Amino acid sequence: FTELESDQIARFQEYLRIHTAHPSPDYAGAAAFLLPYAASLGLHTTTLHLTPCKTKPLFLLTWPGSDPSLPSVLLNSHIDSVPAEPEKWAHPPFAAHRDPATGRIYARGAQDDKCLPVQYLEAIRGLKAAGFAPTRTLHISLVPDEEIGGVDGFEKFAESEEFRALNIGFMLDEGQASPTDVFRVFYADRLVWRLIVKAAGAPGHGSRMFDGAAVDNLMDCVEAIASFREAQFGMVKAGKRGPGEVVSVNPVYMKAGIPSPTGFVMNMQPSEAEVGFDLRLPPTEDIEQIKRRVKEEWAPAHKNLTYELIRKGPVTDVAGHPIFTATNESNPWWSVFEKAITSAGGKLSKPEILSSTTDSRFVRQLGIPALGFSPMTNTPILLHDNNEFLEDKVFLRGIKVYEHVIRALSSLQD
Ligand SMILES: CSCC[C@H](NC=O)C(=O)O
Ligand SMILES: [Zn+2]
Ligand SMILES: [Zn+2]
Repeated sequence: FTELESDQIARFQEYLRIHTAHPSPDYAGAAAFLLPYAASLGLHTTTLHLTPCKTKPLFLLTWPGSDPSLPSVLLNSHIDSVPAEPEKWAHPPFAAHRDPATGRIYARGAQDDKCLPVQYLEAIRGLKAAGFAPTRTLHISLVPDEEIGGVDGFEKFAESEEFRALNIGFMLDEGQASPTDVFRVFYADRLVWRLIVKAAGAPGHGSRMFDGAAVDNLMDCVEAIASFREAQFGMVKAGKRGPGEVVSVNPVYMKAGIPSPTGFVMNMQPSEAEVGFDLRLPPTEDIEQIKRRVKEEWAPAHKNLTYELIRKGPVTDVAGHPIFTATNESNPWWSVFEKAITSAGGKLSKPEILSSTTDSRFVRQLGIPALGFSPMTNTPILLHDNNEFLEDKVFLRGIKVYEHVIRALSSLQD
């Protein structure tokens, strides 16, 4: 590695060592790292507080363009991470240990998405060193709380006067790692719903066989959903649909039983049971059809089942259309992005729908185009997993990719 590359890896590790995981992300620690770092590159820094408590700051880093009348470019990344179970990791999740043999840097957030701001900033360093000056203003946003739904993060930011004043024309946000040597890009997120099903039933002795026990009723629901899930997953396994192009419905908790000092009472069949599902729909999926299915097939009242179907986030954009970004000639940003990847020596996969959800949805909802992109090729998908890592060389190549991408996007003429 050159001295610059070693420094870039060290800065990535330094950011990874800040404990930004929920339930108590160290946003002040992140500020202490990010703000002086951005200022040292000559960027303007602003801190926004979108909540009265002031414990969830949002940082804006700005590189002014020569023509501030043109819509600007936004590069987003969330500061927070999901928690980690240290005892299940080969290396401590906040040590950012670099394995000298493989170059893998192990840390919670290595892929999701603490590589991004360091890559954005190092790309800017490279562009400045090359004497490049942007035409359009470039903003970097570092936002809190993405991992818990963005209610006090990007959702509030997107509704704010400060956001409107930025006059954003296009946004890049996180994507997902690619196990092959092709870069992945995402033009939509699936819609997030939660389904909670509660069963009631006859209680009785643990030894008695009878119909209509609560857990028995709940199992009917679980089995109906499992067969729907098999059919959807089958299309993914057969390669007919991408993972974001089907409806996913995964059980995330189950609750039943009568607690006892040593666990649960083992000889009583309970009169109540409950199961929760994470439900995700492609943006064009007909929710009415799913609602009918829940009512008639998954949780019918005649089986003593009741349910709540809870929508998380927007289902259409401000014009009432499904929320996605065009990836054809109608969107000039798409063409510029595509060409930038080629000029960086990369290949781009067919644009995909992301199976999870990002802050992009709040921007697309406003009718502003946004793409999900994390430049990680030949990398296993480890977001939210144990032993999350990113290889140093992959991280460094990402910086080069962003140099091309930022150069192209910030130079787009109308
Ligand atoms: C209710 S929005 C939740 C957002 C979250 N984002 C990352 O994992 C997700 O579950 O996809
Ligand atoms: Zn993320
Ligand atoms: Zn995540």
